[in-house]
Amino acid sequence: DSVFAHVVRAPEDPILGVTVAYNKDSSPVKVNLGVGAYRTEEGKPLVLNVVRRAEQMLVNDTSRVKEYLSITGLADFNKLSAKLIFGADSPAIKENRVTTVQCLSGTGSLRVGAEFLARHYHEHTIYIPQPTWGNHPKIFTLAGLSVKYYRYYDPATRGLDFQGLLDDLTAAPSGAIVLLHACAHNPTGVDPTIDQWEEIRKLMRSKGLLPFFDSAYQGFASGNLDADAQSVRMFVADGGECLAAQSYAKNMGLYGERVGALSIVCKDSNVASKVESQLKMVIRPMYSNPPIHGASIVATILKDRQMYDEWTVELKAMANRIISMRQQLYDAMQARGTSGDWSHIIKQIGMFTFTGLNVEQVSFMTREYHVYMTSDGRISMAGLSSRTVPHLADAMHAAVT
Ligand SMILES: Cc1[nH+]cc(COP(=O)(O)O)c(/C=N/[C@@H](CC(=O)O)C(=O)O)c1O
Repeated sequence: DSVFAHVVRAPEDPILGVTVAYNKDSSPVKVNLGVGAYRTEEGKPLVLNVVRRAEQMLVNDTSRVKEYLSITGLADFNKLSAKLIFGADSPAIKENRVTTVQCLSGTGSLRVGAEFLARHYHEHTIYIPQPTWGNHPKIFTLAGLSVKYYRYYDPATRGLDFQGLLDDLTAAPSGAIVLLHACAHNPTGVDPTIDQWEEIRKLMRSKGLLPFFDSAYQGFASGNLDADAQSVRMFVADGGECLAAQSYAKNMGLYGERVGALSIVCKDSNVASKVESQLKMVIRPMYSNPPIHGASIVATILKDRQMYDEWTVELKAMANRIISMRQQLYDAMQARGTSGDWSHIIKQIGMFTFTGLNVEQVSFMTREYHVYMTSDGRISMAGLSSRTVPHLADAMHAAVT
């Protein structure tokens, strides 16, 4: 028999597996609120107009070839990505202290950064928020780091457990790595205020904790690209070092193109170039060099002022639709007089609402109402439309009544 006969069947992924279950359901009222992927009011995936235009320009440019990119990826994509997250006026960029490598979307950027740290950074402990994106602990563990948690979400207030966060980071060994969601924390939708970010920054710098930012929703939280990068820019402004993983999956709708970047901000340009040389040693045996198409779309848009502005308009429209879904769901819960305080639906930001529904209530909603969501009670607001809000509100009302 097969040499793989002993292989144990693995469970479906807690997030992507929800889509697998949704696709198998033949119910006409089913709704997928699992994976964080934007859907229009008609419930369809969205390709931004500016992306279509950029692709048309690429196709029409017959001088373009399909040669390998360098190990670090498309050079102008890397420069433009650094500018996008750190700001056009970033001192770190001006002083050439940033190295940026194109990676396979946010996940690939996190993994390459983690592999680099496991090989070249003295502290192998990484503190990640409790709760966090389900893939984080697996990425860091498989890269050879040891994962610990810092308190982040307070179920009682459905807000930030700020004191718990400070206490846990204070107790962390100096030099430990700390993963920070740049904005729109997944799954809670709860972010520190600017003042709280400043306190976190001071504490982390005083203990030499190494910030590793995960920026998967820049522009999605507030609709403003600069506002959503404030946390990252505060740290970079103090002259310290940090890592930042960027994804264009959500904010440019390039999910399947796998477009992202890892940046490492260093003390000086000589260190930055040595770091880049070692990042290449991580990437080459992993996937050799990144895909050309998605990065070309992003570079085409970011380097053209008019296309960049068009992108910000479409991005704001996506953010606004999600915010209107929050208001509609909140109003629907109020209209039903559903017991409990549902104001967190409109207070939380970004793509997700952390409802506070438990595993049993979630499976009830899936079984009886064909509502698909992750078992931690997270719902992707981007998967909702005015048409499906009443159905979801009915399901939530029934689940808690
Ligand atoms: C915080 C965070 N970081 C990184 C990623 C990875 O995105 P990438 O497609 O590799 O650029 C995601 C994706 N989150 C959604 C999709 C998924 O789970 O893959 C989600 O939470 O539904 C995140 O939510």
